[in-house]
Amino acid sequence: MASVILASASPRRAELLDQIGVDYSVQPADVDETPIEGECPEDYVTRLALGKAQAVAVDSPEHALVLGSDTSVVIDGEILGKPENHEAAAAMLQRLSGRAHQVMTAVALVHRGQSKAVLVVTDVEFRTLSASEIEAYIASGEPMDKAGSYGIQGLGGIFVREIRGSYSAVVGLPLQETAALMDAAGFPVWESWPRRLENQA
Ligand SMILES: Cc1cn([C@H]2C[C@H](O)[C@@H](COP(=O)(O)OP(=O)(O)OP(=O)(O)O)O2)c(=O)[nH]c1=O
Repeated sequence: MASVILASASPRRAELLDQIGVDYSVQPADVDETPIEGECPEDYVTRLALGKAQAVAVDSPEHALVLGSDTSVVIDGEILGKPENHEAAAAMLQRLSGRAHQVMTAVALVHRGQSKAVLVVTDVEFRTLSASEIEAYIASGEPMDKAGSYGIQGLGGIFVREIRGSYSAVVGLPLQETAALMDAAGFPVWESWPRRLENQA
């Protein structure tokens, strides 16, 4: 197996890579996440996923597989990133309450100077949220490092009425598409499964 580098500081992305049995090292990317004026959400998340992977690939061995990803919540065509403070988190959650939105996640792979990215769009519908539960949710601390101020995999799971698309993409890394990118680069994820089982025995 080639060495895999996860260009991310997100603990969720690391857990998702663990889930599919990939051995990797972590090297967070430092990129400017400011949207370009007039840029649509699809282009924004794809650009950032590529930017994160490419920023880390520059200082990595050429044979490494470098993975970068970006997740944004989109409602009425507007990008909701991570909240800057409690007020911003409350405003985002009020906006999402009782409505459908999209979660856009792009994953990018850089290998031997070649970059590829895939965009995954998932529809998520929230039930109506009360002011007290929004307050309690913010007090839990969970919203603060998450796009759209919620985590479907955590306490925020009780807000979600319906999801159409990729659950893992909402959490931060689309597993099917990540494995497909690795497969296309010549490194099918499943090839390392027998070795992992041996190591566990
Ligand atoms: C919508 C949603 C987002 N998130 C998280 C995933 C991402 O970590 C975060 C979106 O922020 P990102 O900017 O995509 O990622 P990050 O800053 O956490 O990490 P890095 O840029 O180093 O890769 O929101 C959840 O954990 N659950 C959810 O349900």
